[in-house]
Amino acid sequence: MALIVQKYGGSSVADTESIKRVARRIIETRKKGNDVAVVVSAMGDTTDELIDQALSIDSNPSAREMDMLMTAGERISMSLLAMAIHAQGEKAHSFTGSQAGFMTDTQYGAAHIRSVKPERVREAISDGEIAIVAGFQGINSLGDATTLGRGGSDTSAVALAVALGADVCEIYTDVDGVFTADPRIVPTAQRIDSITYDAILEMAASGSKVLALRCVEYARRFNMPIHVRSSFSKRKGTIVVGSDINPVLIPNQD
Ligand SMILES: Nc1ncnc2c1ncn2[C@@H]1O[C@H](COP(=O)(O)OP(=O)(O)O)[C@@H](O)[C@H]1O
Ligand SMILES: N[C@@H](CC(=O)OP(=O)(O)O)C(=O)O
Repeated sequence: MALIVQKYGGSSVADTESIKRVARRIIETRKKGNDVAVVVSAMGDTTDELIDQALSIDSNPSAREMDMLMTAGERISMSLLAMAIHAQGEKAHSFTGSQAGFMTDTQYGAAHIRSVKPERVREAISDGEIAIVAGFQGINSLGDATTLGRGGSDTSAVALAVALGADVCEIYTDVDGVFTADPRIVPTAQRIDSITYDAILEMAASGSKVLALRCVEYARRFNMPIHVRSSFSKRKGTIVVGSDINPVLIPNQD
């Protein structure tokens, strides 16, 4: 079977019922015989709310303190998700970005991943656990928490998938995949079955925000297949691969 990294965005883990639903979905993937590592974003609008709170206290907060604050959002969702999986009878272990081995530069608020050494994640998986990793964050050479920039959990997921040698990085969101335009704004937009890294980078450059630009660049550099799909349905999503890969061969599409 496959090694699958799944990323659940804030829209998929907006409240505790959603977290339980996502836990069921993760367990289904595990029960099909796959090894699973999960990257999770902060619940709903948590990150925006944290920023608002900070700005209501200090109109010019230090970048270091902002990153300390913002990394807290993903710590909440990762631990609640691990608890939800445990409550449904499977073993799970959560890790902060630092614990999962995400080393970044010191650019607070827009840090770049320097290396990913996910030893503890690997150990958890080989112990039969589902590893849950906080997205959007790492640690710098000073030992401080850093964030990767808004939407950075997509990049965390692809970087983890590459470091683990996963077969696919599944990005779960609140729409059925990548569409020709934002389906919430353009009701006639069509879902795209499969698309190349280059074509999706062009879409991102012209304003589509379904996947973070950096995440697609990272996936292209390491040829990591991405499957964008909804956590609210079982419908087929969109496969993002290089032009030399047959999208049909990507595992876990049912
Ligand atoms: N071309 C597109 N295809 C699909 N979704 C798009 C597109 N452009 C913009 N979107 C929007 O992206 C949203 C998902 O991104 P986001 O809100 O960041 O989700 P998440 O919280 O799961 O990371 C969708 O609800 C949709 O409105
Ligand atoms: N929570 C962060 C990181 C992130 O990637 O979130 P989402 O996956 O919900 O876009 C943000 O809001 O920017």
